[in-house]
Amino acid sequence: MNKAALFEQIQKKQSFLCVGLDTDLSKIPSHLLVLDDPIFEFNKQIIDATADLAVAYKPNIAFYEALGAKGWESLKKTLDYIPQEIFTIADAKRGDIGNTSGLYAKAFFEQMDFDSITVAPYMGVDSVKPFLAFEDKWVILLALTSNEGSADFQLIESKYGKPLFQEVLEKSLDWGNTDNMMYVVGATRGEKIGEVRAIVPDHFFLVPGVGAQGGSLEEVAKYGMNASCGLLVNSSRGIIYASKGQDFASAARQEAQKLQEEMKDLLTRYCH
Ligand SMILES: O=c1ccn([C@@H]2O[C@H](COP(=O)(O)O)[C@@H](O)[C@H]2O)c(=O)[nH]1
Repeated sequence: MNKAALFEQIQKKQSFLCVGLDTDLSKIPSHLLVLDDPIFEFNKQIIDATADLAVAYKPNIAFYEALGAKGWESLKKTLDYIPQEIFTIADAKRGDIGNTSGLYAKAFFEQMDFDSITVAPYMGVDSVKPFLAFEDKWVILLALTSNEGSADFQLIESKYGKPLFQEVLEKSLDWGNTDNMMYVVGATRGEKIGEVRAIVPDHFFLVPGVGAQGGSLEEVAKYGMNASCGLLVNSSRGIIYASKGQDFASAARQEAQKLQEEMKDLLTRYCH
């Protein structure tokens, strides 16, 4: 899926919502635990309940690989269940020397048919380029993350007098293009989103941190939206764990719908 097709989905659904599938056996409703694959059953019901409201799904790979082979199986079944027109993100935060990155890319783009993968920029261009060699696939590069510890490195001043996240953005600009690179920018850094947008005016951002982490959707849109929307805003726990009961899927839908309604309004106000 390219940038134009993604924007088309956003316009059609009046939504830039990414539902995070951070599915944890200790948090899902207990009535599912007797089933053969509770993780997949939970995801399936969440997808059924939210697919008309979401333009992307983001399974965080840690939640699946922590369960070993069975977790990978649940992940693959989940990925295959997501409707074709919905953008998929492997939140895996990979990146290594070139030949190893190439194999990570094969794992997520060939063994599994994800549209995109999150990649850490720390090891530089040769650790990122192997992911970009895959046609119609995206790299989502960590730029300014939502956690408190992001200040430890991402906000320190480089020898050129700029914060490190700014160096990452500027340096990586010509590694890919607006049809195969996005950036992770945390919603908890509302005041900085405008700074990031000024450096990369046309790229999409994946924005985690609304919901459970308390980031403001209004601020994200105000400072980060561009003429093609340019935003995929993720919420994981705030949607998928809205209820621990039999009604978990309808409760998830309600939370997703609240965000979608706000997004519809924000698109009218800021997407031009
Ligand atoms: O900067 C980042 C990068 C990734 N994440 C991931 O996004 C989700 C957020 O989950 P919530 O439950 O909505 O807080 C999770 O998978 C993180 O690992 C992030 O939060 N911040």
